[in-house]
Amino acid sequence: MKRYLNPDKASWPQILERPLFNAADLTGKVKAILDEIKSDGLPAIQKFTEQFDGVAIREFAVTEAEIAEASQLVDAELKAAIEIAASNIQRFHASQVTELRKIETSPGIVCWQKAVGIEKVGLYIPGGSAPLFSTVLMLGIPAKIAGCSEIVLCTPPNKEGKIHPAILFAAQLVGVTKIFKLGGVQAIGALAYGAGSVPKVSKIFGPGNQYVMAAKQLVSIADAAIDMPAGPSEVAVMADESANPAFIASDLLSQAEHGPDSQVVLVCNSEKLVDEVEAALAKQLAELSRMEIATKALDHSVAIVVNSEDEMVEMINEYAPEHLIISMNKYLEVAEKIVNAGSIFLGNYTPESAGDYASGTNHTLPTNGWARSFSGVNLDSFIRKITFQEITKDGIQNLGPVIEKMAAAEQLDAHKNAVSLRLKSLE
Ligand SMILES: NC(=O)c1ccc[n+]([C@@H]2O[C@H](COP(=O)([O-])OP(=O)(O)OC[C@H]3O[C@@H](n4cnc5c(N)ncnc54)[C@H](O)[C@@H]3O)[C@@H](O)[C@H]2O)c1
Ligand SMILES: N[C@H](CO)Cc1c[nH]c[nH+]1
Ligand SMILES: [Zn+2]
Repeated sequence: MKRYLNPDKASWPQILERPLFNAADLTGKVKAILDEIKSDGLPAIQKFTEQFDGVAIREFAVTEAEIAEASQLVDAELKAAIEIAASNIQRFHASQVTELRKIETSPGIVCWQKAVGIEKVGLYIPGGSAPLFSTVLMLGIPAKIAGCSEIVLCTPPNKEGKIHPAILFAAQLVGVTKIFKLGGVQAIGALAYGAGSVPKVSKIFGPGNQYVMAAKQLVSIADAAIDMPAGPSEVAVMADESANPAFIASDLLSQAEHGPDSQVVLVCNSEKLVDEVEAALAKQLAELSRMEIATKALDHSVAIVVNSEDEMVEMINEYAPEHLIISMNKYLEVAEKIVNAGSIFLGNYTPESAGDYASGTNHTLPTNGWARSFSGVNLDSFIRKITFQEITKDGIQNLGPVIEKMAAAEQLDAHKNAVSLRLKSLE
């Protein structure tokens, strides 16, 4: 990790820069793949799956037999853990159902909203370097609560053309309706345009690497809505003397191990703490199976010592991390001042892994600074709220003149006339 001591504010944007990749090249490359999928459909997704996943697949749909076989391959303890996590995620997302009341805005004018689940949704489950079956729970559970009728899941196949059994088990548990062994840009293109047996959906959800994230952003221009840009994982830790250096190191590594393009950030008030965290990192890193990946992520990660708590808060709000852990004495007070973050973890006994798997909150979150403008996935992501209004004869007589006045001022005579005709009919 690069270390900065009380850096000048003007240098913050540069210090907090996410790992660079050639954005122009990436967009062009991803767009070329998407264009081919749009025009050629099935042959294009077959070709790109061979090229990027190294496996030749003719039919991408997962069969009932494959799902049944997978269930046998997941051990009972893992199944039980998945079920407990699913129950917490279900409880938290079910609590997001809001009561939508009818409101009489003025006499005779009643307005209300109805929440309607998006009919066809596509869930992308990352699988390039680790089979993230936890993401199936994070996306499938709110989709089901929202009442989405078609829930289509895509995830990359391995070299044998198979999907990790825990992904299939979780998909069946949450009620996914169709599953395809299809990953990367190919999956996003197929879900956005329809290709082979993959149906076109109205909205695509889920995290992924930079190719997946770019593909989602590109298809969202004209072909399918998306949840948000959710790319390479990040965590920032704010720490003071109450923090435990070994815990901090473990949290930083938990996100560094996701991919070489992950970034982790430590913001604290003492250089001694940075030394202790560095020592703990070295020790824990040596024992990680994904040591190489985590080491690459740490190469472009930063530890920053600042002068005051206010500066810590300001820096985090500027960075807008996907995850923020606050390991500080007054963590609740500090958390109140955070306005830009995807998900916040409070105190020394709340590791980010809890939210990644099982506490109940959603782990599909905005990265790369998008927490300034997007929420993470939640129940509302799967819902549209349709508004209704009903106006009585008294109501139109009361409000009609207001509408007429405003329509005339906007020089929209037909709008005014739609009211005037009704008022005349009541004379
Ligand atoms: N933000 C979040 O909420 C969140 C949650 C979980 C995971 N993540 C992130 O998701 C990512 C998962 O990445 P992953 O790679 O393991 O899995 P992935 O499923 O996102 O991507 C794998 C696919 O990328 C495609 N690909 C690989 N190299 C390519 C190339 N050169 N050109 C075009 N396509 C290519 C392949 O088709 C492959 O199937 C990680 O970065 C992780 O940090 C983010
Ligand atoms: N940390 C990831 C979100 O950035 C989610 C995840 C899934 N599995 C483990 N972690
Ligand atoms: Zn994680």
